[in-house]
Amino acid sequence: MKTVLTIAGSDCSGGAGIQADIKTITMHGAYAMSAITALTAQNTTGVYGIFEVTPEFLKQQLDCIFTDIFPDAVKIGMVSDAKLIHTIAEALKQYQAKKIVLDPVMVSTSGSKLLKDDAADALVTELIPLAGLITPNIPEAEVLTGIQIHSAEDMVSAAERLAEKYLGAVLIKGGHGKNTANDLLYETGKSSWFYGERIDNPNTHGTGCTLSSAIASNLAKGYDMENSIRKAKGYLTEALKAGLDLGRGDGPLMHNYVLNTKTEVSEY
Ligand SMILES: Nc1ncnc2c1ncn2[C@@H]1O[C@H](COP(=O)(O)OP(=O)(O)O)[C@@H](O)[C@H]1O
Ligand SMILES: Cc1ncc(COP(=O)(O)OP(=O)(O)O)c(N)n1
Repeated sequence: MKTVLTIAGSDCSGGAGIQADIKTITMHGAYAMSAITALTAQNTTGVYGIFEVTPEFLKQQLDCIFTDIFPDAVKIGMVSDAKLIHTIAEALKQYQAKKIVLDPVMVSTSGSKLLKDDAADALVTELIPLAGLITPNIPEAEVLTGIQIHSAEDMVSAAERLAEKYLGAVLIKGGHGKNTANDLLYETGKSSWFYGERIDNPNTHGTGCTLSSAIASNLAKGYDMENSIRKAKGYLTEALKAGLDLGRGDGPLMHNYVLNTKTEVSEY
């Protein structure tokens, strides 16, 4: 069985963060492990509290994982503090972790800051260079590049700007656009679009977490980058299309939609 580690924050309401990642990895037939960076008190209406672990305890979790069940791929999500980012970067180098997918989580869709102001530099200088793929959404790509993104051409310019300073692949997610859900992969000087069907469903809590952990699962299973993203986007679209409607705000996805449709995840 392939193994995937998620390093991220816990979402007690189960829609994003560690909980979305574990559901996604499990539905991809891989073995999920987690190193928790913070507990969040949140639900479909917003984020109400963040309680970070200490760098020492995060390191202890990473040591326990890497010295026992080595992950075939690693997904990194919310890490709000510079010291925690430093701890993760050092551990990933120490254990020579492979297939690292980094979702540079900055602000939740509900508007809460999930990255401290003084941690953005550490994310850029210490963690991004270790990743094989980074998956910013449009607002995150704007912060990372200083380019305002209003069109598909702007997405390409932002990806090119990121590629000037970073060797890995870049996936700019288009979910924050109005009528489309097209994501742009920029890898070794080449752009490829992943065209997605825009689903009319406000319940999008955890889409970014789900996509990045699905990509990590596919990479762990041996698919190349393009196929890993294509399959992950297929999974995400179906989980959104399943139309789960929980909570008073923007609700979670139906990660286990396959149990209803009897469709194999590997078909997407
Ligand atoms: N309404 C939607 N219909 C279909 N796909 C969507 C929709 N909203 C987001 N997506 C897709 O979800 C993934 C996450 O995108 P996005 O919402 O931009 O990121 P984040 O959750 O990090 O803010 C992308 O593949 C995006 O295209
Ligand atoms: C603990 C935790 N991590 C990440 C997020 C953000 O999730 P994401 O899938 O990027 O986007 P939204 O859920 O905000 O659409 C989170 N809320 N909590």
